[in-house]
Amino acid sequence: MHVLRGGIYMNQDCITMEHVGISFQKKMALDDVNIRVSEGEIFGFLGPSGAGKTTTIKLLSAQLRQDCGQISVMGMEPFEDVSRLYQNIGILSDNSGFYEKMSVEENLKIFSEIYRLPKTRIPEVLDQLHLTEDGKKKAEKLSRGMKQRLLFARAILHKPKLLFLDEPTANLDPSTSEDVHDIIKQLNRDGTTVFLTTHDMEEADELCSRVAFLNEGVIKEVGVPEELKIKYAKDRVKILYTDGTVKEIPKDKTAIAEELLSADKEVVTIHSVEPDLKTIFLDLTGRELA
Ligand SMILES: Nc1ncnc2c1ncn2[C@@H]1O[C@H](COP(=O)(O)OP(=O)(O)OP(=O)(O)O)[C@@H](O)[C@H]1O
Repeated sequence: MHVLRGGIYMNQDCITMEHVGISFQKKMALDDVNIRVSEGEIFGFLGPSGAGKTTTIKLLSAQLRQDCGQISVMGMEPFEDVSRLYQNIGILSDNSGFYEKMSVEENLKIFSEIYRLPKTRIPEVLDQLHLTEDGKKKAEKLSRGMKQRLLFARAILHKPKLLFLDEPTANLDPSTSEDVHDIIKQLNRDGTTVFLTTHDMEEADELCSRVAFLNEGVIKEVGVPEELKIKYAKDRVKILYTDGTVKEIPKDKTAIAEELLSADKEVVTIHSVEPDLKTIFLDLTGRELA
């Protein structure tokens, strides 16, 4: 189902947060948070340590109650029907553990029984996450990347429509992170909406249809990565010459004409200078992300 918003057809809202706030010991952890996540998106929730990312996931998944504001997840308040909510969401976070002494299959079997899933589901998920050959291995014997895949397997076992991923590549090496990115993309192609927290801006740029910047509990900006880069583009252009030299000059007709006339070499490209998400975040908050 689609609705028209701002001239663009968008899928229905999967998550909405309106004026949401929560504080711990009188300190605001989230302050007037407003976001909408559409069905089928990979939505990136970006912020440095302590920004309020995990708190947001806890609010959206009925692990915490907000002090003020409204939250809707797939058309209902999280605490309205917690068992229905848990049939529809999957969570992968720091503290999602598994039984170290049990095999991969045994770990999944426990959750499969809780959700009353057909026996065919475990081999299906093992195959999806390239874990079939490791099914009999004890969890404690798995590499870090395999453990992460087991956590994914557990989180998606019951085919949730919405998946919360709390820093899914934190502490993983680049090649394992790439595997995780591929898994996320595949799940999303198969129809899963993904709410992803990260402080890795490149990860967000690669994966997310939209991102929100969160700093000290406050949303500073929300948008499509490419549009944000254009919005915050600096008033400068970069000229690449055939000899490989690059020159950055003001985005001004006269300046560009003078540069090209005086250069005495061929131009390959002229591009406006677009900041990356990391630079935009720094400009908006004065804070580095990593
Ligand atoms: N149960 C709690 N009791 C007291 N303070 C808390 C509690 N949970 C979170 N906080 C505080 O709320 C703020 C946001 O924490 P949160 O864990 O949501 O941040 P985060 O963005 O997920 O950080 P990180 O990337 O380090 O996990 C922090 O200042 C944190 O200390």
